[in-house]
Amino acid sequence: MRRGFSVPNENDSFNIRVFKQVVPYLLEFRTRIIVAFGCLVLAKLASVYLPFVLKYTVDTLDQQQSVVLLGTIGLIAAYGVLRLANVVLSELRDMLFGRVTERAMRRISMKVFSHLQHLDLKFHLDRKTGGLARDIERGVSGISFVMRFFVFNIGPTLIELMLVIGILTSKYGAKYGLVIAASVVVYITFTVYVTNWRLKFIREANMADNRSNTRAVDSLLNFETVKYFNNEDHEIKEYDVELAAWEKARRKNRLSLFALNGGQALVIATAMTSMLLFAALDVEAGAMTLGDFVLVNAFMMQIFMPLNFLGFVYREIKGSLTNIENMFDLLKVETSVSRNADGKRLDVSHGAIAFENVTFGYAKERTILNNLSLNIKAGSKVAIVGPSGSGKSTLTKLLCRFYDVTNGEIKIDEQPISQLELDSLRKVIAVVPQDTVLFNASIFDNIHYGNLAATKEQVIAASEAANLKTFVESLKEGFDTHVGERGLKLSGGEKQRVAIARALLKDSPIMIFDEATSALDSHNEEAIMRTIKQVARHHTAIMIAHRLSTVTDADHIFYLEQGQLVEEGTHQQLLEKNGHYAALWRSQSQ
Ligand SMILES: Nc1ncnc2c1ncn2[C@@H]1O[C@H](COP(=O)(O)OP(=O)(O)OP(=O)(O)O)[C@@H](O)[C@H]1O
Repeated sequence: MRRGFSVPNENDSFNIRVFKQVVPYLLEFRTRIIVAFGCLVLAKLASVYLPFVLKYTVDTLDQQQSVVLLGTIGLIAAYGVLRLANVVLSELRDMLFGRVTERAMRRISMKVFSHLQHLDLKFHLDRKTGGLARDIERGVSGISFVMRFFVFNIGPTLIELMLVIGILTSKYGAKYGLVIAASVVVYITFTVYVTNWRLKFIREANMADNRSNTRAVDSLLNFETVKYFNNEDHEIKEYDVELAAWEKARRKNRLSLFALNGGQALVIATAMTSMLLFAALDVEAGAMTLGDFVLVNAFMMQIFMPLNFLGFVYREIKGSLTNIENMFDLLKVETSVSRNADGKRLDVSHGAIAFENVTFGYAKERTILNNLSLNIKAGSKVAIVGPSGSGKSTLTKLLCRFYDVTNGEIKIDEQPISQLELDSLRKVIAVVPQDTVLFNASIFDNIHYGNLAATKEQVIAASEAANLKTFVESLKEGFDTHVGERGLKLSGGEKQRVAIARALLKDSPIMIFDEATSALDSHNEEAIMRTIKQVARHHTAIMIAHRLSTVTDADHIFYLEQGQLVEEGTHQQLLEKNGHYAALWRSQSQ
């Protein structure tokens, strides 16, 4: 898969704020930075001195006297040594500074990643994970690029430029300095202007690239659907439409690059020709030696070569600064659910849960739970039932404080959860979610994730309780079998049992099973229900279910409709009431 290149926005600008944010991360290795700059200065001195050695060599050769031959050899040797020193010092500088950049990249990645880990569910649901990962990746490589090119390319090139203009002006007259200064100004203005003009072509190509990528990924992810409907040819055709757009955009992009490179070459060629013409005239007039002519030529090569990269560097640095800023913007996102780091830690003695007049909506304009109150006794096994979309899973999310309620209060053992330290709250609740998603790791690791301190024996025990034993034994690699991306190599029921084992291993005082047996066959379901029954003896267990037959033995059943509690009682009491629950029971029994 091709990877898109970074494209700056229209309103990008060299942003000093970005530098300010990066600098603190660089200061860990102050000595390294100083030594790296030392190497940079020495390398530049060597490169500025090189044309002089060339000049003296040519001049001594020009004099053609035998006594000077030894001097010539010495000069040629000095030329070699200076070149070598220049390269070695530059490499040394890169090596020293590389460590500084890598450490800064690591620290920044860690900071952003840990910030993202602590952001609320809403943020993660609203963002595309792929885009988020790209933001970090682009931001971090942006830092590396800016460090490399701004600190060691643009900055030193500008310094060298000043030095050369100064040397040429003082040695040979203002016209040399002026030609270089004027051509550099024209070159930079032209580059900046044309690069900005080109951005739209680059953006177009990049967007076409993203579209074709998205199309290909979407198609490959849905390979089963494609095959069920015999739509391979349709997919190929659609992909080609996107590729054709990409090809067209790249053509425009290439033509604009040709215009940029052509214009730059014209400026450089004009400057070099006029400089050499001035120098040739000065040699003829006796104001310059042949060596001076060579020196002027060597200086120009030295100055204009790095300028050749300027268009690329300018565009990339602009893009990098935007990417770095986007990444740092992630750090500014605040979670809407406070972690209450200094709050009281939840002390669960029994595990009684109370929803008191809870009102909640994911969005302001749509209320999901409406002034809902319900009490779950400590140590009881309760069921929450009701039509799809009535708000059953939402109760779980609110209990775990993935969201805060709009009104009302949720309490565990009389302690309002909104005031508790968040980690201590989530520690006492184990959830088997409605949709099981597994890590792309082994079955063992996926179960072990429930309690990272658990022993191997405990993991095996949990998997046995979740009726996974026979399945795992049938696999060649047993517990070490990898489950594939999002657990796709397991069947729905197997995935669900891994999730149950994981929650059992966590062994929290409050256990929530959200449609935990929906993907299981009746044999497995019976086994899991026996386990849940056992678990419920020592825990407060909440079962969310569609199939009422799985919850008939619950101590208490809550029937929800449109975010409101409409009935509650035991299975028998609710049947006698002959209301919503009884109607549902009858329809399911039929
Ligand atoms: N993250 C979300 N953002 C916006 N709306 C949501 C979100 N999650 C759920 N909803 C909406 O909230 C309502 C209640 O959802 P919830 O998952 O609690 O229902 P449920 O009773 O568990 O349904 P089911 O039995 O189908 O699982 C639904 O209408 C759903 O569309």
